[in-house]
Amino acid sequence: MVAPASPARVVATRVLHRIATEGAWASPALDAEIERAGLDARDAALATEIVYGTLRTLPSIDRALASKQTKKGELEPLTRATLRAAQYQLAHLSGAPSHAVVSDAVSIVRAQRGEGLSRFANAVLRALARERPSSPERATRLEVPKWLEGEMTRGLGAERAEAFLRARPLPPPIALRVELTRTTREALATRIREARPSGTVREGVLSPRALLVSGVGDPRALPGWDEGLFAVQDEGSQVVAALLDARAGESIADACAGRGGKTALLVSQVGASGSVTAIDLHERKLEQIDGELARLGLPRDHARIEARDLSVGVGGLERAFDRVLVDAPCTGLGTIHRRPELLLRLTPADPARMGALQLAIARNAAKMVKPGGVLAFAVCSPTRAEGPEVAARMEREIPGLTRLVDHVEGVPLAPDDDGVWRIGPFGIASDEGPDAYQVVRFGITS
Ligand SMILES: C[S@@+](CC[C@H](N)C(=O)[O-])C[C@H]1O[C@@H](n2cnc3c(N)ncnc32)[C@H](O)[C@@H]1O
Repeated sequence: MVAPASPARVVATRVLHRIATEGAWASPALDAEIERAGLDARDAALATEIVYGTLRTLPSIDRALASKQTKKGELEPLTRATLRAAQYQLAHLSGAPSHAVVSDAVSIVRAQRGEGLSRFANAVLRALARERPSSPERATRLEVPKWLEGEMTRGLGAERAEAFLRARPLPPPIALRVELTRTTREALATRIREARPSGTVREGVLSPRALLVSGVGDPRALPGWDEGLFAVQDEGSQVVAALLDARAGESIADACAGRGGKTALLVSQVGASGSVTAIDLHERKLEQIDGELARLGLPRDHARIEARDLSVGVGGLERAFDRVLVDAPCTGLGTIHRRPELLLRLTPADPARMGALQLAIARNAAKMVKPGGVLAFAVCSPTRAEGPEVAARMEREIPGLTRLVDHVEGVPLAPDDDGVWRIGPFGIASDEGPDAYQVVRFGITS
């Protein structure tokens, strides 16, 4: 009688398989599979570690697997997911005994794909277990394919690229955006510390609205959530919205607003005398904005939504806004620590492909800005093809557009000499830090 595989390993393997074959996203797939299997907190943490750890170190895992495969060619997907998860544990998790890792992997493959593939998995993993380091260590760096390593260095320079790729803790802290019209950061921090004495609560250094919380459980169960005193938003994303520098009473367009991650902050900044129009290709996303504004107790009368394809045109909205934020669709490469599954999907052609779409959208968005107004172009990616190269073409090809290299009240950062604000874990002592973004601010003269 063979003992069943550990439920954490079964869940991790299933999630890695779904990511590779169904295009599933790691975070919701893990939540769903952990619940389906009824894992306790310890097993849930192990499954999460295996999934993210495997995705964050995939190039060396696949090299190791390839070195032990005598038959070349594509591996059967479930077998490949199982082998990847097992090799991650052998290479990086000191608490996992080799015999348990190997026998669990073999029994997962046998149960789901039969005897033949389980024998193959056994041979590969035994060979890898023999070469296992005596004290496996957690990875210190996110591993990315060669082309991407080149893109990162070209976009950020060697030092910042290294800072960006440095390993981050799992789970990462959750960033809260405090609604400063209703409370202070200090007051909310005190309430959360009192309610969750074993957690940690820190102030973000890049956004004056950010609190970074760890070990506090579901943020929606924290004090202040039901009262609408905060939202969940990455600290870098808070800085992006702040860089539009919206003022009380202004009319703003949040172009590419999605579910309104930045809309609420803009509504809060312009107040009841201003207005915000959230625009996106997908009405379904925009429909979520009103509920979030209501939860945060923000004025909703002057917040509108508008579904349209901004790469096609802005008919009827010409010169309608004091400021326009273009939070453009992009590769999302700045979020790869939180979403390492992107590394399985992106190709070397993607940054330039997304850059072309961004330029089409930005060209039209510029038409919506009143003379004397401001356009902020933002992407959550550090590549040149999506940031500075799009900005350079915007400046060359859109009449009346001038790059602003200025200071923005309340943002303790500065743009680089090329006018690009590069936001990320740069110059931050801790190993945490936000995702990576690029923002370019333009003034419109005509
Ligand atoms: C980076 S996301 C926006 C995130 C959002 N601003 C937030 O803070 O949560 C980019 C958005 O652009 C939208 N989008 C993509 N192509 C578009 C187009 N041609 N016209 C308008 N919106 C588009 C996508 O639906 C997506 O919501």
